[in-house]
Amino acid sequence: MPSLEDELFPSTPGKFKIDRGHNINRQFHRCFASTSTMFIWALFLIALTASYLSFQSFVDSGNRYFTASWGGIQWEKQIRNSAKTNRPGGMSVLVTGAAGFIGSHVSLALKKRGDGVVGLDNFNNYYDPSLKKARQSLLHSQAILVVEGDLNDVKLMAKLFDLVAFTHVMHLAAQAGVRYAMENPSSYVHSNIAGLVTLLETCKSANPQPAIVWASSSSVYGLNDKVPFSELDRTDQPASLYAATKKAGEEITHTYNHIYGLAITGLRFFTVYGPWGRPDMAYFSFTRNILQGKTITIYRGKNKADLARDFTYIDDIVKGCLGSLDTSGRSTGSGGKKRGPAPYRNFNLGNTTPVKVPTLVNILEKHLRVKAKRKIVEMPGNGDVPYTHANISLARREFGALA
Ligand SMILES: O=C(O)[C@H]1O[C@H](OP(=O)(O)OP(=O)(O)OC[C@H]2O[C@@H](n3ccc(=O)[nH]c3=O)[C@H](O)[C@@H]2O)[C@H](O)[C@@H](O)[C@H]1O
Repeated sequence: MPSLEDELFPSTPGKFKIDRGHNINRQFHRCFASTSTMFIWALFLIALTASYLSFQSFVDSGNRYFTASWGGIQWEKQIRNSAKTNRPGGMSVLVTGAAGFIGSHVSLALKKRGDGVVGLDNFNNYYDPSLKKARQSLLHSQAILVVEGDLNDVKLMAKLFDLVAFTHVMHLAAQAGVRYAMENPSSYVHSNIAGLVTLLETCKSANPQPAIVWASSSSVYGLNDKVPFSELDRTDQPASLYAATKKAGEEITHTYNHIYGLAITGLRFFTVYGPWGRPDMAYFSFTRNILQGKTITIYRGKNKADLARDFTYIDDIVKGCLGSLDTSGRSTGSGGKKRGPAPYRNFNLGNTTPVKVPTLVNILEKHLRVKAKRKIVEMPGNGDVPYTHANISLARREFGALA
């Protein structure tokens, strides 16, 4: 019968040559010569473990303190100040994606007319975050606070609604870009699906519930070939994961409108451009490359057809966003329960005059006074669509948007 000692120590030769029998006992006794010494050792070990654990929790809480970019009395005061309205009947608006291109413009326009604005942005590095920081500073100079945090942070979202009874949410935070979805698909799910649901969950439970206006996209029309695109056209053939997440957003928001009585407006933006724009967009990257003497790649569709976009200027989009907020209607629910039907709307916001991509390059050449080095290639199967063209009669009718 193997002894306990035999069972505890492997019989195969290994790194540790076991000195059996007396030696083991001797070693054991050398360490724990008596019960009293054993007791002291045990105490020592307990003390060591306890101090390690408390040190760990100190480090953890320290990390929480130092890495958290929100929280504290001062921060709460700043939030309340930023949300304060400055006109009779003014709105208190939570603008998500406030350090983004459209978010920063909309925030400034709201503040300018006397509405209260609190911004939220996760400052991700899809493009250089220093541009987002610069926009944040611009907003800060107009007394708009942009909180650094993620939509998926349930505690932060709840805290913001604890501090301010937002009347409206302008939800512009998203993973943008059509072609990048092939490189980083999960970022679209994280922001455009999970983040949207977290926001809606927060809004549904808020008391009072805010009305929500959010950024959908022209890309929901996907392979639709009926032009100009009308809200009545089919949107069940997305050409990219980006488009699919925006289309999913329209379905998800409909559900929250239906179950919880949230007033919801989706805005289908058509390729927005302007100052403080996104460096990943063609007008921006073409300009940079032309100035640096680099070759630009211009995609072309089937049968050598030029691609075209209904490029829309930011000021028109801002008008559409404010018009949507002003006509959003009210959410009817409270405490997570629907009390009656609430408005659910989707609008195109576009220029209504598509421009071919080579024409865009001609315009840039003219203004930059530099000839572009063009490389024309077949449009790769990366989610692009050949053209976009908005019909905006619905938006015009509802709030006289744009021109
Ligand atoms: O309306 C939208 O819903 C979307 O608009 C925008 O997407 P797009 O319309 O694809 O804009 P953008 O990249 O500027 O490409 C413009 C044109 O240049 C072509 N293009 C582009 C890059 C290139 O290297 N070559 C090229 O020919 C390209 O094929 C295209 O024909 C937003 O980025 C997106 O987030 C979403 O909001």
